[in-house]
Amino acid sequence: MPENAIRAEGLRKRYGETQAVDGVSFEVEHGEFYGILGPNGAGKTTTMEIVEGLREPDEGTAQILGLPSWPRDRGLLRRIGVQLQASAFFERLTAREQIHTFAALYDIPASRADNMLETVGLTDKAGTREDKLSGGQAQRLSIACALVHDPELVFLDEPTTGLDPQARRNLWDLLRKINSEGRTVVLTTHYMDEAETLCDRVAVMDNGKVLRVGPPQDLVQELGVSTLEDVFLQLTGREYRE
Ligand SMILES: Nc1ncnc2c1ncn2[C@@H]1O[C@H](COP(=O)(O)OP(=O)(O)OP(=O)(O)O)[C@@H](O)[C@H]1O
Repeated sequence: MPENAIRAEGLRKRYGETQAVDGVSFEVEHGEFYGILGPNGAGKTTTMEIVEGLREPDEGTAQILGLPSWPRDRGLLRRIGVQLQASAFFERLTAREQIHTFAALYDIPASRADNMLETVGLTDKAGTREDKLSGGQAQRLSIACALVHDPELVFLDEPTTGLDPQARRNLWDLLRKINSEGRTVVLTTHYMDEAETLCDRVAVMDNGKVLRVGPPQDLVQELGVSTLEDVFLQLTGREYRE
């Protein structure tokens, strides 16, 4: 097995005048729960998309599970799970039809798809059309779809944004379970408590650069502050609020 689940080196991506990603390097170990934090526009999503193989970097290289992210390796698609935004659902399908469609793409039995719906607590919404789900239900469905093929490495972009406190906690439990079963999880989040609770290590980004990487508690100690929120404020000079 290769040493790291993810290895990114010197990633750069520019959109017109905006240097969205400006020399990003980081590594994620197998089985790690890794968080990417940063204010709006820091370059988190672009970095994730490059690592996932959805975007070509202008410079630099990324490897996932020991294979290059770009050009896309079809063999990797089965081994990684990418949470798509709810807007990427197939139109007009019910929750059950959505996840059955994803399962069919991967030759996964329908029974496993139904189990995933159960795991994310959506069995009673199985017959509801995607546009009639609440924000939290749609988030959970998108996560279920990303996990249906039992990937080794899971990418989640702000998975709990817009959820009520109870739904967030349920999702945290699910993510902890996925991780404790040996899967590597990488997420971006706007919530410091979430990062502190879930992540083994976090990378704090701003202006397309990684400012600091470490376990949340180590960063708090190194900077001599009391919470990850303070770490964030000190490194970026900004509150972590939209
Ligand atoms: N497709 C695109 N075309 C042009 N500019 C883009 C594109 N995608 C991102 N950008 C710009 O690149 C910068 C980084 O965006 P990115 O979405 O990676 O940041 P982010 O940290 O994920 O932000 P957020 O927390 O708001 O999602 C921003 O200034 C954004 O406006």
